[in-house]
Amino acid sequence: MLKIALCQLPVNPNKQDNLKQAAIMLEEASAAGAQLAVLPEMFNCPYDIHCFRDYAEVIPAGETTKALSKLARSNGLFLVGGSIPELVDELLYNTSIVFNPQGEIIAKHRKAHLFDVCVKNGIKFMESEVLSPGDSVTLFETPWGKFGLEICYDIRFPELTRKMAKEGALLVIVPAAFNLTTGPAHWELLFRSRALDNQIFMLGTSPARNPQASYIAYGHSIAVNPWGQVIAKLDERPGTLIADLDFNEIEEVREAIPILKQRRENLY
Ligand SMILES: O=C(O)CCC(=O)C(=O)O
Repeated sequence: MLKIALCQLPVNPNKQDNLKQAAIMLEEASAAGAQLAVLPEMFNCPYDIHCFRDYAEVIPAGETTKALSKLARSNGLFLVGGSIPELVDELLYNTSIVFNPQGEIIAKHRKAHLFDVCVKNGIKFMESEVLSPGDSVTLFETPWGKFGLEICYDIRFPELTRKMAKEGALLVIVPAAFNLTTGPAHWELLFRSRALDNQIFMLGTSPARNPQASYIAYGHSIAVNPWGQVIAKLDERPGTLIADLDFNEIEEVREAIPILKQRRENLY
Protein backbone atom coordinates (compact mmCIF):
# COMPACT_ATOMS: atom_id res chain seq x y z
CA MET A 1 0.00 0.00 0.00
CA LEU A 2 1.30 3.45 -0.90
CA LYS A 3 -0.22 6.64 0.50
CA ILE A 4 0.07 9.45 -2.03
CA ALA A 5 -0.55 13.19 -1.81
CA LEU A 6 -1.34 15.36 -4.85
CA CYS A 7 -0.66 18.96 -3.85
CA GLN A 8 -2.86 21.29 -5.93
CA LEU A 9 -1.01 24.55 -5.27
CA PRO A 10 -2.25 28.02 -6.08
CA VAL A 11 0.57 29.23 -8.40
CA ASN A 12 1.26 32.97 -8.65
CA PRO A 13 4.03 35.07 -10.27
CA ASN A 14 6.09 35.20 -7.05
CA LYS A 15 8.53 32.27 -7.08
CA GLN A 16 9.29 32.59 -3.36
CA ASP A 17 5.57 32.44 -2.50
CA ASN A 18 5.17 29.34 -4.63
CA LEU A 19 8.08 27.65 -2.89
CA LYS A 20 6.61 28.58 0.51
CA GLN A 21 3.23 27.21 -0.50
CA ALA A 22 4.86 23.97 -1.65
CA ALA A 23 6.66 23.73 1.71
CA ILE A 24 3.38 24.17 3.64
CA MET A 25 1.51 21.59 1.57
CA LEU A 26 4.33 19.03 1.70
CA GLU A 27 4.53 19.34 5.47
CA GLU A 28 0.77 18.76 5.68
CA ALA A 29 1.04 15.80 3.31
CA SER A 30 3.73 14.23 5.43
CA ALA A 31 1.72 14.84 8.62
CA ALA A 32 -1.22 13.03 6.94
CA GLY A 33 1.03 10.00 6.45
CA ALA A 34 1.81 10.41 2.74
CA GLN A 35 4.87 8.53 1.49
CA LEU A 36 4.95 10.09 -1.98
CA ALA A 37 3.87 13.62 -2.90
CA VAL A 38 3.40 15.22 -6.32
CA LEU A 39 3.48 18.94 -7.21
CA PRO A 40 1.95 20.41 -10.39
CA GLU A 41 3.52 21.31 -13.75
CA MET A 42 5.32 24.71 -13.64
CA PHE A 43 4.55 25.06 -9.94
CA ASN A 44 6.94 27.95 -9.33
CA CYS A 45 6.31 29.96 -12.50
CA PRO A 46 3.24 31.24 -14.39
CA TYR A 47 2.38 28.82 -17.20
CA ASP A 48 3.20 31.39 -19.87
CA ILE A 49 5.86 31.03 -22.56
CA HIS A 50 6.96 34.65 -21.91
CA CYS A 51 7.91 33.77 -18.32
CA PHE A 52 9.87 30.56 -18.78
CA ARG A 53 13.28 32.13 -19.50
CA ASP A 54 13.10 34.56 -16.56
CA TYR A 55 12.13 31.82 -14.10
CA ALA A 56 14.43 29.13 -15.53
CA GLU A 57 17.03 27.45 -13.33
CA VAL A 58 19.93 25.12 -13.80
CA ILE A 59 19.42 21.63 -12.36
CA PRO A 60 20.67 20.62 -9.80
CA ALA A 61 22.41 23.90 -8.85
CA GLY A 62 19.28 26.11 -8.89
CA GLU A 63 17.36 27.22 -5.82
CA THR A 64 14.20 25.20 -6.56
CA THR A 65 16.10 21.90 -6.83
CA LYS A 66 17.86 22.65 -3.57
CA ALA A 67 14.61 23.64 -1.82
CA LEU A 68 12.81 20.50 -3.05
CA SER A 69 15.66 18.26 -2.00
CA LYS A 70 15.47 19.70 1.52
CA LEU A 71 11.69 19.33 1.62
CA ALA A 72 11.87 15.68 0.53
CA ARG A 73 14.41 15.05 3.30
CA SER A 74 12.75 17.04 6.08
CA ASN A 75 9.36 15.46 5.35
CA GLY A 76 10.69 11.94 4.63
CA LEU A 77 8.88 11.83 1.28
CA PHE A 78 9.43 10.54 -2.21
CA LEU A 79 8.80 13.82 -4.01
CA VAL A 80 7.85 14.38 -7.64
CA GLY A 81 8.73 18.04 -7.91
CA GLY A 82 6.06 19.05 -10.43
CA SER A 83 7.99 20.75 -13.19
CA ILE A 84 10.04 23.92 -13.64
CA PRO A 85 11.64 25.68 -16.60
CA GLU A 86 15.16 24.22 -16.86
CA LEU A 87 18.03 26.14 -18.45
CA VAL A 88 20.67 24.11 -20.28
CA ASP A 89 23.19 26.33 -22.03
CA GLU A 90 20.80 28.54 -24.03
CA LEU A 91 18.00 25.98 -24.27
CA LEU A 92 14.90 25.71 -22.09
CA TYR A 93 13.09 22.51 -21.09
CA ASN A 94 9.96 21.76 -19.06
CA THR A 95 11.53 19.45 -16.50
CA SER A 96 10.35 17.33 -13.57
CA ILE A 97 12.73 16.04 -10.89
CA VAL A 98 12.08 13.17 -8.46
CA PHE A 99 13.73 12.94 -5.03
CA ASN A 100 13.94 10.09 -2.55
CA PRO A 101 13.36 10.69 1.19
CA GLN A 102 17.11 11.32 1.58
CA GLY A 103 16.74 14.29 -0.77
CA GLU A 104 18.71 12.65 -3.61
CA ILE A 105 17.59 13.05 -7.22
CA ILE A 106 16.46 9.64 -8.52
CA ALA A 107 14.88 10.70 -11.84
CA LYS A 108 14.52 13.64 -14.18
CA HIS A 109 12.06 13.93 -17.06
CA ARG A 110 12.07 16.59 -19.75
CA LYS A 111 8.63 16.97 -21.35
CA ALA A 112 8.91 15.04 -24.59
CA HIS A 113 5.77 16.25 -26.38
CA LEU A 114 5.47 20.02 -26.50
CA PHE A 115 2.03 21.56 -26.15
CA ASP A 116 1.47 23.24 -29.52
CA VAL A 117 -2.26 23.50 -30.14
CA CYS A 118 -4.78 25.88 -31.59
CA VAL A 119 -8.41 25.08 -30.80
CA LYS A 120 -10.90 27.38 -32.54
CA ASN A 121 -12.63 29.63 -29.95
CA GLY A 122 -10.60 27.84 -27.29
CA ILE A 123 -6.99 27.50 -26.32
CA LYS A 124 -3.93 28.48 -28.38
CA PHE A 125 -0.50 27.65 -26.95
CA MET A 126 2.89 27.17 -28.60
CA GLU A 127 5.42 25.76 -26.17
CA SER A 128 7.85 25.03 -28.98
CA GLU A 129 8.36 28.78 -29.52
CA VAL A 130 10.54 28.73 -26.42
CA LEU A 131 10.99 25.16 -25.18
CA SER A 132 12.96 22.22 -26.52
CA PRO A 133 11.60 18.68 -26.21
CA GLY A 134 13.20 16.02 -24.03
CA ASP A 135 14.00 12.70 -25.64
CA SER A 136 13.71 10.03 -23.02
CA VAL A 137 11.19 7.67 -21.47
CA THR A 138 11.53 8.15 -17.72
CA LEU A 139 11.06 5.35 -15.21
CA PHE A 140 12.34 5.09 -11.66
CA GLU A 141 12.55 2.42 -8.97
CA THR A 142 10.85 2.73 -5.58
CA PRO A 143 10.27 0.29 -2.69
CA TRP A 144 6.78 -0.33 -4.19
CA GLY A 145 8.02 -1.03 -7.73
CA LYS A 146 8.72 0.84 -10.92
CA PHE A 147 6.96 4.16 -11.62
CA GLY A 148 6.83 6.24 -14.83
CA LEU A 149 6.94 10.02 -15.16
CA GLU A 150 5.28 12.16 -17.84
CA ILE A 151 4.47 15.86 -18.07
CA CYS A 152 0.98 17.02 -19.09
CA TYR A 153 0.64 16.78 -22.91
CA ASP A 154 2.80 13.62 -22.82
CA ILE A 155 -0.32 11.77 -21.56
CA ARG A 156 -1.99 12.21 -24.95
CA PHE A 157 0.51 9.82 -26.60
CA PRO A 158 -0.66 6.33 -25.61
CA GLU A 159 2.48 4.64 -26.92
CA LEU A 160 4.53 6.33 -24.20
CA THR A 161 2.45 4.98 -21.31
CA ARG A 162 2.20 1.58 -23.03
CA LYS A 163 5.99 1.42 -23.26
CA MET A 164 6.24 2.23 -19.55
CA ALA A 165 3.68 -0.44 -18.66
CA LYS A 166 5.53 -2.99 -20.82
CA GLU A 167 8.70 -2.13 -18.93
CA GLY A 168 6.93 -2.84 -15.65
CA ALA A 169 5.56 0.52 -14.46
CA LEU A 170 2.78 0.06 -11.88
CA LEU A 171 1.98 3.73 -11.72
CA VAL A 172 2.49 6.69 -14.06
CA ILE A 173 2.70 10.14 -12.45
CA VAL A 174 1.78 13.24 -14.45
CA PRO A 175 2.38 16.78 -13.21
CA ALA A 176 0.06 18.73 -15.51
CA ALA A 177 -1.85 21.95 -16.16
CA PHE A 178 -4.84 21.46 -18.44
CA ASN A 179 -7.02 24.48 -19.24
CA LEU A 180 -10.70 25.40 -19.40
CA THR A 181 -11.07 24.15 -23.00
CA THR A 182 -9.40 20.75 -22.90
CA GLY A 183 -9.74 20.14 -19.15
CA PRO A 184 -13.51 19.55 -19.03
CA ALA A 185 -13.38 17.65 -22.33
CA HIS A 186 -10.37 15.39 -21.93
CA TRP A 187 -8.63 15.46 -18.51
CA GLU A 188 -10.47 12.65 -16.72
CA LEU A 189 -10.96 10.68 -19.94
CA LEU A 190 -7.20 10.65 -20.63
CA PHE A 191 -6.27 9.51 -17.12
CA ARG A 192 -8.93 6.80 -17.14
CA SER A 193 -7.97 5.68 -20.66
CA ARG A 194 -4.28 5.26 -19.90
CA ALA A 195 -5.13 3.43 -16.65
CA LEU A 196 -7.65 1.15 -18.35
CA ASP A 197 -5.52 0.33 -21.42
CA ASN A 198 -2.50 -0.56 -19.33
CA GLN A 199 -4.18 -1.76 -16.11
CA ILE A 200 -2.02 0.52 -13.99
CA PHE A 201 -2.54 3.45 -11.60
CA MET A 202 -2.41 7.00 -13.02
CA LEU A 203 -1.94 10.20 -10.98
CA GLY A 204 -2.33 13.79 -12.21
CA THR A 205 -1.54 16.95 -10.23
CA SER A 206 -2.69 20.35 -11.51
CA PRO A 207 -2.22 23.84 -10.13
CA ALA A 208 -5.35 25.27 -8.50
CA ARG A 209 -7.40 27.55 -10.72
CA ASN A 210 -6.29 31.19 -10.73
CA PRO A 211 -8.74 33.37 -12.71
CA GLN A 212 -6.11 36.15 -12.82
CA ALA A 213 -3.56 34.03 -14.70
CA SER A 214 -3.00 34.39 -18.46
CA TYR A 215 -3.41 30.59 -18.67
CA ILE A 216 -6.16 29.35 -16.36
CA ALA A 217 -5.52 25.84 -15.06
CA TYR A 218 -8.40 23.37 -14.89
CA GLY A 219 -7.47 21.91 -11.47
CA HIS A 220 -9.17 18.56 -10.67
CA SER A 221 -6.04 16.67 -9.60
CA ILE A 222 -6.90 13.00 -9.98
CA ALA A 223 -6.03 9.43 -8.98
CA VAL A 224 -7.25 6.50 -11.11
CA ASN A 225 -6.94 2.76 -10.42
CA PRO A 226 -6.17 -0.13 -12.84
CA TRP A 227 -9.89 -0.79 -13.30
CA GLY A 228 -10.15 2.69 -14.82
CA GLN A 229 -12.06 4.08 -11.85
CA VAL A 230 -11.46 7.50 -10.34
CA ILE A 231 -10.34 6.82 -6.75
CA ALA A 232 -10.39 10.51 -5.82
CA LYS A 233 -10.49 13.89 -7.53
CA LEU A 234 -10.26 17.50 -6.34
CA ASP A 235 -12.28 20.43 -7.63
CA GLU A 236 -10.60 23.62 -8.93
CA ARG A 237 -9.61 25.07 -5.52
CA PRO A 238 -6.29 24.73 -3.67
CA GLY A 239 -6.12 21.46 -1.75
CA THR A 240 -4.38 18.14 -1.31
CA LEU A 241 -5.71 14.82 -2.49
CA ILE A 242 -4.66 11.93 -0.26
CA ALA A 243 -5.26 8.36 -1.43
CA ASP A 244 -4.04 4.81 -0.78
CA LEU A 245 -2.84 2.79 -3.75
CA ASP A 246 -2.99 -1.00 -3.38
CA PHE A 247 -0.72 -2.42 -6.07
CA ASN A 248 -2.25 -5.92 -5.62
CA GLU A 249 -5.18 -4.55 -7.62
CA ILE A 250 -3.03 -4.62 -10.76
CA GLU A 251 -2.64 -8.42 -10.69
CA GLU A 252 -6.33 -8.89 -9.85
CA VAL A 253 -7.44 -6.81 -12.84
CA ARG A 254 -4.87 -8.41 -15.16
CA GLU A 255 -5.96 -11.91 -14.14
CA ALA A 256 -9.64 -11.10 -14.62
CA ILE A 257 -9.21 -9.39 -18.01
CA PRO A 258 -5.81 -10.45 -19.39
CA ILE A 259 -5.60 -7.98 -22.29
CA LEU A 260 -1.88 -7.40 -21.89
CA LYS A 261 -1.19 -11.10 -22.50
CA GLN A 262 -3.80 -11.34 -25.26
CA ARG A 263 -2.28 -8.69 -27.49
CA ARG A 264 -1.79 -9.81 -31.13
CA GLU A 265 1.25 -7.77 -31.97
CA ASN A 266 1.62 -9.54 -35.32
CA LEU A 267 -1.69 -7.94 -36.37
CA TYR A 268 -0.86 -4.41 -35.37
O1 LIG B 1 -3.26 18.34 -23.57
C1 LIG B 1 -3.87 19.31 -23.13
O2 LIG B 1 -5.02 19.54 -23.43
C2 LIG B 1 -3.22 20.26 -22.18
C3 LIG B 1 -1.74 20.11 -22.20
C4 LIG B 1 -1.03 21.16 -21.47
O3 LIG B 1 -1.61 22.09 -20.96
C5 LIG B 1 0.41 21.04 -21.30
O4 LIG B 1 1.02 20.18 -21.91
O5 LIG B 1 0.95 21.81 -20.51
